Amino acid sequence: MIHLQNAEFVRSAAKKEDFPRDGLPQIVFSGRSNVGKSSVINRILNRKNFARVGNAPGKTSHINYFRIDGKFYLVDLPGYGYAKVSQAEKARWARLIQSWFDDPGLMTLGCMLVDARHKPTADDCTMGEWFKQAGKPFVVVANKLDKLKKSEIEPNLQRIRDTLEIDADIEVIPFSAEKGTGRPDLLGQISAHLGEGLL
Ligand SMILES: Nc1nc2c(ncn2[C@@H]2O[C@H](COP(=O)(O)OP(=O)(O)OP(=O)(O)O)[C@@H](O)[C@H]2O)c(=O)[nH]1
Ligand SMILES: [Mg+2]
Repeated sequence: MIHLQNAEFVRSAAKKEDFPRDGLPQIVFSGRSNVGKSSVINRILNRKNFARVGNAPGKTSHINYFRIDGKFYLVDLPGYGYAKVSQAEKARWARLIQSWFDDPGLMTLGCMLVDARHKPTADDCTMGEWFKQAGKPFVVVANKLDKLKKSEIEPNLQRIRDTLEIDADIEVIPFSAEKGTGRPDLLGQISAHLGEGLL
């Protein structure tokens, strides 16, 4: 059994030499700036401000590694698609993420975050292609569900699936980092891919 309360910040990686390669499974979170990657990690751990949640979008510019109970990593990728970021910064981001995806054996499970309210952007679709091409299991997490009316939920989830061209066998998890909706589903996926229970 893995104890989620035993969580520690390990490092902020700015280049590929900084990625841990100790063989521990890595569960990665990717998505647009401000979509709620850090908030989802906090919700998984049921901690208030463990992974830093920013008011200013585009704050997380490095890859943040958190080790859970000495058994696996939660990996918080920097967000993309923030308009106010310079071209040079975007290029740096792309190189950093590309080097993470290109490194074989890092990713155990991908969690691709999108905003449940909106149609996925062109950048989201590019990210989706990276996940598909990585050949590793991944799930889509439709965050900020609390901001939807009940009647909007099903059509929005379908639009996400259609726009990202997600196969039927890939799960799209309705999620709210704010309320905790979808936490059992996401924990179930993580646990299944770790082959161990989470407590
Ligand atoms: N209503 C609502 N707000 C949320 C939810 N998840 C995150 N937020 C808010 O969205 C904002 C961005 O959240 P972050 O977790 O910092 O987003 P991020 O994806 O880590 O952003 P970057 O690190 O800049 O890429 C914060 O103000 C959060 O409080 C959610 O499920 N519901
Ligand atoms: Mg963040």
